[in-house]
Amino acid sequence: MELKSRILDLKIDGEKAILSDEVARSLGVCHGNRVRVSGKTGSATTFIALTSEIVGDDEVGLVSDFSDKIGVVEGDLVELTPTGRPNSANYVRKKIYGEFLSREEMFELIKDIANRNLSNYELSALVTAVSIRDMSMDEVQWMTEAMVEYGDSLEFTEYPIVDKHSIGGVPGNKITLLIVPIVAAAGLYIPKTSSRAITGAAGTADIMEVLAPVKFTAEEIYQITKQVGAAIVWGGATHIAPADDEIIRAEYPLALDPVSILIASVLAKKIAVGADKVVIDIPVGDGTKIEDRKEGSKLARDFIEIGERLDMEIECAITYGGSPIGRAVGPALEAREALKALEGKETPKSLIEKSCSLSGMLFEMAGTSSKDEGTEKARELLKNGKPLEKFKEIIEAQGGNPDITSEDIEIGQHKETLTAPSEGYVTSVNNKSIVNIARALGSPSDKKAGLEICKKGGDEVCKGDPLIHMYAEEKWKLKEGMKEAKKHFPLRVEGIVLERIPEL
Ligand SMILES: O=P(O)(O)OC[C@H]1O[C@H](OP(=O)(O)O)[C@H](O)[C@@H]1O
Ligand SMILES: O=c1cc[nH]c(=O)[nH]1
Repeated sequence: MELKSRILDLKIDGEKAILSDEVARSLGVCHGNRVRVSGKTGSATTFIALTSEIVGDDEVGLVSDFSDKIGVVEGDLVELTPTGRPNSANYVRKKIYGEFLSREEMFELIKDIANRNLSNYELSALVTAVSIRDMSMDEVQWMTEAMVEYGDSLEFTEYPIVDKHSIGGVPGNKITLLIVPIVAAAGLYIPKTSSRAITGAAGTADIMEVLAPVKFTAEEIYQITKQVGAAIVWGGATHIAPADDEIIRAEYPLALDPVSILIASVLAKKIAVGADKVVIDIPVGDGTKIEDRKEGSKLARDFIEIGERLDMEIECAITYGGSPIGRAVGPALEAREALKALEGKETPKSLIEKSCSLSGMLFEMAGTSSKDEGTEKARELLKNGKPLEKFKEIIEAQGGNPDITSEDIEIGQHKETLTAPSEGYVTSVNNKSIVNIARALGSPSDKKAGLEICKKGGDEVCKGDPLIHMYAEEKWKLKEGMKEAKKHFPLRVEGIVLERIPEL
């Protein structure tokens, strides 16, 4: 069908051709189907979105980056031809029905994901299917290899290259901002790529972005690492394992992170940066991705097995994740808490302990400290201030302000405090409610939004004591955060006698 082009100066991922309902009906296509658009000098396939509000029945709306790609300008006539689904869409269907993919099928699927040939619907279906049906260890291995294959890699010549990665799921887990400078301050290379938030309120990339740019090419990450020993960047901006970020984009709105995709996602990024010694942080506990410790150990064994198959030494730390790490949740608040810890200021013990223990594991694996002495070495380093200096070097190398202090970091101007409804003791802090409140406040896209937990498990409170300070960049979001907190109160305050049997 021939249609007149209307160029739309928009930025949309996915659907780049917009049709009226009438045109879609006569072409026999619906929202999310694929269509080939051919102009005078070029042609390409894209997904369709429908709306009769923007385009007429003799027109096709083309998003400008797409029209540029095929050399079409406003008013040009273009030919539209519906195209079928790629083979890889059928592999998604196979996963929905619980079938296993062959190596070739998995490589084709990941290649199409990396090249954005699958629609958002198909990606969501894949994530949902794997959450329910899981994948075999062979499939996990092939997915990992394929994610590396269809992306850029770093090629270091000196080893070891160490790395750490958390499976996420516990709010406030800003430990990467401590571990990377601690480890690099001891002379090890650690080119750290992180995701943005997946199920949480702030991923490491979101937090680091408060202090410095995080979008770099693989070559730039290599150069920064050679220069200062480390980087903390957003994996999604590089062409390192690009399929991973596409999948994460589908996981975020569903708050799903199936473990088999998670293993591939984490390890592909580690292999692609050339890491040969890796520590994986597996937080377990109520409201985390892995609630049960046994399940955590099984995941650790799976990580280690895939690592062995792919020539990477992996050690896993099963860590306490039953309540948030530290007190701050949200990009700017977490950046401030991490910086405070590096500055040697008063910070929660849980943050320091976890960061030093995992840094210590890397020291022991790399052989820069003997067994059982790694944690102590990390603590000593933190005390003598070298990691703070290293962190400033990293910030500067990434284009941020190296002179920034924790006090300079701005927090959302709208503030409200959630107070204790009765006197008693805090018996638990609910991870999921904390994340939902922080998201309602605007985190992670509003960098200054988030919350500070004033009381944690075991703390005694009087009625009216502050429990959580909430911060937002916009007033209406503050109200949303408060509404969420009242709907699902995030802390449990109880007396020491929890129950009396028989009741009075
Ligand atoms: O949003 P949820 O699912 O909690 O966790 C995702 C976070 O966990 C990992 O942290 P790191 O890169 O090891 O610091 C990811 O990179 C990401 O930042
Ligand atoms: O990088 C990560 C971390 C958690 N889960 C993932 O899928 N990828």
